[in-house]
Amino acid sequence: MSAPETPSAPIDPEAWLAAYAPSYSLHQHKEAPIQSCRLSVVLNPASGAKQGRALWDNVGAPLVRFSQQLAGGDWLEWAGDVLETRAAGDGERVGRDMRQRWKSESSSDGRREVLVVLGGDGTVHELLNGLLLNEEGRVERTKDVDLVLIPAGTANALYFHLFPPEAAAYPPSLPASPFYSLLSFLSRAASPSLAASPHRLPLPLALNTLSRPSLPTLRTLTTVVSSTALHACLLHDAEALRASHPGLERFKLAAQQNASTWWSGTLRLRSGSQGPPSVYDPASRAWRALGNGKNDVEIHGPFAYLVGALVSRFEPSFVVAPFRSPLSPLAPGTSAHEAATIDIVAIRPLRHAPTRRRANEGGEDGERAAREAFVGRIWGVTGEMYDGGKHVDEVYDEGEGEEGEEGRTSVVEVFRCEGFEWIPTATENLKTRLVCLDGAVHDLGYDATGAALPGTLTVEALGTAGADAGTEQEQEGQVRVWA
Ligand SMILES: Nc1ncnc2c1ncn2[C@@H]1O[C@H](COP(=O)(O)OP(=O)(O)OP(=O)(O)O)[C@@H](O)[C@H]1O
Repeated sequence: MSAPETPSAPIDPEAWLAAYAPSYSLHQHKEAPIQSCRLSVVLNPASGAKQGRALWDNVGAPLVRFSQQLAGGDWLEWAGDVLETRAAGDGERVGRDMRQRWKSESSSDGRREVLVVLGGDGTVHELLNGLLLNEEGRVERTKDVDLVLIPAGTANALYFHLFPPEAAAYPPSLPASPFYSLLSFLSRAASPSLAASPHRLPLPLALNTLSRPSLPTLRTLTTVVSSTALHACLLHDAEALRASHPGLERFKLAAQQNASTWWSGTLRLRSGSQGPPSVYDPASRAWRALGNGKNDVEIHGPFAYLVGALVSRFEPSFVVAPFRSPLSPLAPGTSAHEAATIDIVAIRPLRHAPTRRRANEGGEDGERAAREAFVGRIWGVTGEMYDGGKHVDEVYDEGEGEEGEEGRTSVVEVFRCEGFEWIPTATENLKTRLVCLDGAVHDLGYDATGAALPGTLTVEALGTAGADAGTEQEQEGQVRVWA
């Protein structure tokens, strides 16, 4: 997939819209605006290929000004200012400053806050943590906020989850492709009939709690992924390759360094308010309930792969959790009545009988040989993730799966639940303890004396109570994204 070239000079909005985005009309403002909006623009100048500034100055800002000019009124307040993040981690400060400002303002002005973000997933992650988590690490919702995303990062998982490149409506190589969220907002937000459209979606969010021996508990919000095992370790190693390999290839190199490792530990799936966790069954292509609905369900390692995903993909065409996609018939609902969920994608090598035999029978050498031999499977699954997410339907051949499950043992397990806990078997080896939260890698810690409780990661999908997309009875303080 090749990204479109960023214009080197400001566009003529009318000609550009006619040529590249004819299905988006910015002439909706003849109707009385439903609610005026105040735009804040946050830009990470260092993310991805450092195109954020050019994307905004040459396309985003001209489109916003054109929309303001067409409306002839003040539905969209933006004076031309852009908040740039100044250093690594600075997005959190920008979000925090915004939260403090909104808290101190009178809430009766009736404006909707709209936040345009030019950056990658890391920038969105930092901003939301500053915006929604208070000093005690508790979620504190101040005002409704609408996000408009302009992908200026490397992976841009959240953006491409909302605008899947394989969907006919969102061709990825058109000059308009980084602006689908902005165009959706500009063409619909001012019109009473269109603002209640399903294009303003509740943002998927999860609250992660890291309980670590000898360190304070850490709480972080995620919008993309909470992972451990291969994914967390490859993210850890990829960071060291950022300077030499600025593009996506650094993730592939880092994956090779970790593919033959297995991670021991227990995955505890929470039984939620709306029922037990479920597992995807490739035979029926449907979810099957796990457990009795009262107790949590424990899944024991070793794991070769273990991610909790809120979105369908981690790169434009790397579809790890296809049932999260808005295009999937198994997509989670966005209604306020449904509990928020997270999908877990796991590979447990010992479900494969030949691997199990080799690992159990040959001592240390046998286990090493089993791990080496299983690497081919990992690449097979990875290839299917890049091929639209076919891995979820892959089963082992007759005689190669779990006992009593002839021909039905899936290579990959997909669970859906309202929350989960990861309790690794921690050792002095750092990689046994790493977790990745939206790209940021954390150490769950290790107490060699064995006196402290082991480090754990607890992940809770956050609901959007009262946030039925587009209804009138919306609760204050919800985050939605224009799609
Ligand atoms: N002015 C700056 N100078 C250096 N780093 C910055 C600056 N502003 C923000 N950052 C950092 O840039 C990092 C990368 O941002 P981000 O994650 O959005 O982009 P990315 O990694 O290229 O894309 P993606 O997360 O979509 O793969 C973040 O860790 C952020 O803290």
